[in-house]
Amino acid sequence: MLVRILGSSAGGGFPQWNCGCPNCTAAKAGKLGFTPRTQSSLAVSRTGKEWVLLNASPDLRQQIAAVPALRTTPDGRLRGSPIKSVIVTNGDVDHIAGLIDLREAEPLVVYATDRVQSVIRSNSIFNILAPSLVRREIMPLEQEIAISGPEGELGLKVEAFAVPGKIALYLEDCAAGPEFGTETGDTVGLKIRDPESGASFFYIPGCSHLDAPLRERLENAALVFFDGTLYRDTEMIDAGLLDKTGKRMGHISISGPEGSIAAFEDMNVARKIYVHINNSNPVLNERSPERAATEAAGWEIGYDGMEVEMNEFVRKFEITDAPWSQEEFEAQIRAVGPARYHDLHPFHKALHGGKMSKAQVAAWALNRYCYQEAIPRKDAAFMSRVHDRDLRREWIHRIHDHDGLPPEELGGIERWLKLTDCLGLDREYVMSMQGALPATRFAVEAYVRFVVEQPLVVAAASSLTELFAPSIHRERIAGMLANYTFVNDEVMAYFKRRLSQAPRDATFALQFVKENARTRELQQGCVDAVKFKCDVLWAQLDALQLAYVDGLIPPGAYRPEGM
Ligand SMILES: O=C(O)c1cc(C(=O)O)c2c(n1)C(=O)C(=O)c1cc(C(=O)O)[nH]c1-2
Repeated sequence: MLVRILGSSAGGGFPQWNCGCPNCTAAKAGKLGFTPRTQSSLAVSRTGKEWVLLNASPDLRQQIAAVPALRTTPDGRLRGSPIKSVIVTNGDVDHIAGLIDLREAEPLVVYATDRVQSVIRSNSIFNILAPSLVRREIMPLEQEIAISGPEGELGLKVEAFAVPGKIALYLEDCAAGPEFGTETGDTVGLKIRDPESGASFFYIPGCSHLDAPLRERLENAALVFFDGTLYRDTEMIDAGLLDKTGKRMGHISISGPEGSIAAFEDMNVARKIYVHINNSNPVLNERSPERAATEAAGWEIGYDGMEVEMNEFVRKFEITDAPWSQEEFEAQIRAVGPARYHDLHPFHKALHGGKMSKAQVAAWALNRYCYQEAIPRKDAAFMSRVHDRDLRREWIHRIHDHDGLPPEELGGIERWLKLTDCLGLDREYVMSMQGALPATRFAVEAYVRFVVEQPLVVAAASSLTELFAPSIHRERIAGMLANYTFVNDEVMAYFKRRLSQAPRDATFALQFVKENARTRELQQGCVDAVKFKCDVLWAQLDALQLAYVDGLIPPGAYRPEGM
């Protein structure tokens, strides 16, 4: 399926014939960076031979003339057109006036909602499209139908759906209240789908705000052409052009807290292109800060002649970018544990199985202290990036769990030092971390840095190895109590406490990650973060194995007597 923007500007075009605003003046003077644009219309084709117009603008004659695929008479016939049908999204002059350019006894099908068909019907000038040749089809709402030309189906489907908007300007009824007589179906958006490839896109040239049903509909879309009429709600008033806000005209603005950039920010839409751009919009100045900000927010500014080959694009999108369902995402995270968690490491198997000397257990506890010491720093680093008070309030208890909150809570670090005490290690020496293996220190600092540098949700995901921790803690408590005379209940207090803390933390983090990793890229980043974290844990055990089982103790590291 091929989509082409015929006209990317709003009513009036760019430059507008009677406008002397800085944008129009620059465009009229042919200044670089102010590309002229015709009025709002798209063309779609599955084959490249037969075309469907989405809206028929007053510039249609010029738009057809500019595109060989639209202006060529098929099969060398004397009369005929590749344009087989037209779908209109509302009764605006800039969307229906061009129907008149399609006269000259050419068969055609015109699709519009009941409301818009009645507008066309009541304007007798459109009868120039002879009813015997030009079929007018009522387009239902919320129901996908096949798009046909005069000779049959064109291989594409359309679903029209009402969007928040306003009745056409020339039909406004000032006596009819604040909505000027607007009814459902006065403005619609379109979803066009190619059933053969499965590719689809949305076309919404007019929309006053993104309500919940519309958000839901657009979530995970491959491509959305969207209302880019104004940059600021008051921009026409500010420029002295017209005494109306964007809202009053039925158009959402690009910028601002209620604007479309903000509304789409947390949505998964692969490609977002503004169309229906008014001449007052500063994004039409290609060197403006507003243009740069819009592009930096991931939006493209549509232009006349812009083409998207949907099938190629969608195939790529589907392979790499379609997000997993929450269940699949969770399953991907959980699958990391059985493959890579450090309960599989031979050092742990020996430690829990009673195969280690007291000196080897001491070496493990001394090194593992570095991990304990880094965890609250890691959580503080995470919190420094969180703007949400509720999230900080939840996360801070992780720091309290480790650092303690005297007098009630001793803290995990203190409990860990009880273990190193009992193993005969000097507290000062343990806490100095002077005797720790270099690889231990590198690994734990890599974890802290990871949390500083990665996207916030990916940083949170790195703690999810804790999903796998309770079983290793249980195995450790039972194994060490059974196998080592120098270990008792008090010394195992750290792990006993983690049995309740870890599931609470992991459950919260998993929910947070599932809700906030909304693109496939972020989801993959989260799964990779859990793998990275397994590597952090595994590397520490490799280093212990090499030093204290194989006997290759690095210079400066803790060296028990007799080793
Ligand atoms: O003994 C273990 O096997 C183990 C593993 C992990 C882990 O999976 O990261 C943690 C802990 N213990 C632990 O006690 C702990 O407090 C902890 C915090 C975190 C974290 O990433 O925020 N992991 C772990």
